[in-house]
Amino acid sequence: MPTVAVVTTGGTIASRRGEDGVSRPVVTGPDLLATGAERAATEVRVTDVLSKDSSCMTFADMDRVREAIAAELRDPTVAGVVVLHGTDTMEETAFLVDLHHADPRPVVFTGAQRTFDHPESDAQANLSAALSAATDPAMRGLGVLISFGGKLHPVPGVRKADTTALDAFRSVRTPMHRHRPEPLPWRPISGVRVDVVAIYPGTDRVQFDACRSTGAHGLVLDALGSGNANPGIVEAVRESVAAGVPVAVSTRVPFGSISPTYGGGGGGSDLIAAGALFSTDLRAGQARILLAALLADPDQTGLEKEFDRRSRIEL
Ligand SMILES: NC(=O)C[C@H](N)C(=O)O
Repeated sequence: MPTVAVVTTGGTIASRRGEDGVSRPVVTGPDLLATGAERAATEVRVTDVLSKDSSCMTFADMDRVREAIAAELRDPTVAGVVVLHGTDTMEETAFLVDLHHADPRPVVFTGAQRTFDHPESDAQANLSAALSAATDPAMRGLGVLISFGGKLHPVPGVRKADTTALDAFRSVRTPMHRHRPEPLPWRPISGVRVDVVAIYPGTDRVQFDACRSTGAHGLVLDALGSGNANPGIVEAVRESVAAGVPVAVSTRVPFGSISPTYGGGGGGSDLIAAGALFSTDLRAGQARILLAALLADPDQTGLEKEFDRRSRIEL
């Protein structure tokens, strides 16, 4: 019987709804795994790592989750790992793990939109599907996956796209068999600070400058359209890059690639001329994790090239 290591972190899948109508992550792994028919065919070993709503995740928490997964994979009897995680930041933690995942065995993240004690909870169905994926030989070598609402997503380019739908996640692109760059050597990202700056009509530099003056090591612009801002932000980017604080451009638009095609003083091409990096496919949440992972390396000579390469989803 294959063994699956289950790592729990909290989230709605591990939450109960109190009489005040508020959901809190109070269910532990053994309770989560107490029911479910497929358990008979799989040996499950549970480790509770965190008990948090994923909106409260820090980089230190994400490092802990990654290290817990790596510890499970050091056991050769483990066929795969399932990670139970809140949906709000699943795309970030899963992407951090994927960047460093150097093992053919599947690591499958899942969670739920409805609490564990909801009469029509999606928790058990999602857990069952994730356990099946973790033991499926066809999933080997695909990196980290999100299994949710009956769909399987490769992690780069995936994001939570619906606050309530049971299939909450959408991918910028959906190939299961895509080119995976070689894994990055593991370096914790706690201690690295990368901030996201929202761009909207009339954005001034106040947020950008506040992030810099309070110690950000890198910045991500959640920019407009295919990666555009305005002349004031372009100037702020120029100063930041010159001072050694890299700035990556992503977009608030959910789908399509991000490219520096517009000029006019504040467009993507002006941002590139000011020294910005372009996140070809990743949206701000995952671009932030990529930049943090690259900044965690004290040798930053290849940072621009690596950011460019790893922000693309290649088929
Ligand atoms: N559906 C969920 O899991 C949402 C919850 N706020 C979380 O991310 O932990």
